[in-house]
Amino acid sequence: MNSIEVKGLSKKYKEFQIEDVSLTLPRGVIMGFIGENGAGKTTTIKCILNLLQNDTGEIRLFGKKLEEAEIEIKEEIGVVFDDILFPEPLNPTKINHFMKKLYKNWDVSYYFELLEKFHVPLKKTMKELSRGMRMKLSIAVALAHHPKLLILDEPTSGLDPIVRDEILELFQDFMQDESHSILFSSHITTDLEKIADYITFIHEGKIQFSEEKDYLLEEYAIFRGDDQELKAIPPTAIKGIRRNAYSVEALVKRSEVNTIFSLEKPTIEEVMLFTVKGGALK
Ligand SMILES: Nc1ncnc2c1ncn2[C@@H]1O[C@H](COP(=O)(O)OP(=O)(O)OP(=O)(O)O)[C@@H](O)[C@H]1O
Repeated sequence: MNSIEVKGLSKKYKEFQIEDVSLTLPRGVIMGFIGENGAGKTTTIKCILNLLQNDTGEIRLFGKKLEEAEIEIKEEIGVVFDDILFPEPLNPTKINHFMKKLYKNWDVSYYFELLEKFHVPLKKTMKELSRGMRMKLSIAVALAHHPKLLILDEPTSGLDPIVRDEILELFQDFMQDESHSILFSSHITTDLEKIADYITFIHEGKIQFSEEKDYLLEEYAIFRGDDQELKAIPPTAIKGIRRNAYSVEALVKRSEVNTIFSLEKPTIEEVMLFTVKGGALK
């Protein structure tokens, strides 16, 4: 069964819209959701959680529409947004009292275990905690009711590399249970490269691709050379081009390029940049 199914989702603001967004997150999978600032990631996530009313489209979580069983479904989801979600005077201890009443499966000892692991002070208020500490607190809150699905909007932004690594490990531990899954939006594509199984890329409100990460990194390659050499590559194989004074780089489909060219493995960031800035988008 799929954890998330989104079909034909549209939401229009005055000056921006997400259009015909579809994505499927199977159980047991981590999906990285990437896109530039303002591409529509948070809007999509808020529609999935019914925090925003969509104009068109169908959204199912664990096979059910949220409005069919909202309380039951939300028990199974842990959510992290990149802005503060608790009132400023609250501290982690008071948040525990509050969350205990909200979730049937709230696990007090696991919550405090996570806070200790992350070195989050229990008595500092939201206002007094640093951005990184607030983020770690949000992650502890998201995990402490033992959800099956995590929906994370930029969960590692503002965190130092050591803490980011700890958190990625925690997400990997969470995935030891095969029925679990994660939708993870991030600008830090290296984090996604480490842990994501699928990558979904949104640009100007439209999904550009939603593919298995390994397929993307094997199917696409970077050509580096000059214009003369580039002419020998079939135009259909070229997905994006970037030129500088002395050389040219192209994102190409490996399977369509003659093997005499030495091609390099791309990063997710390169696939994204070439797609947006290298002219691959129509
Ligand atoms: N409540 C709103 N009313 C009008 N426009 C909005 C509203 N919320 C977001 N937008 C616009 O929708 C667009 C997409 O915003 P969104 O937050 O979904 O992008 P994002 O991909 O999450 O960006 P970021 O990576 O910067 O967080 C932006 O142009 C934003 O200004």
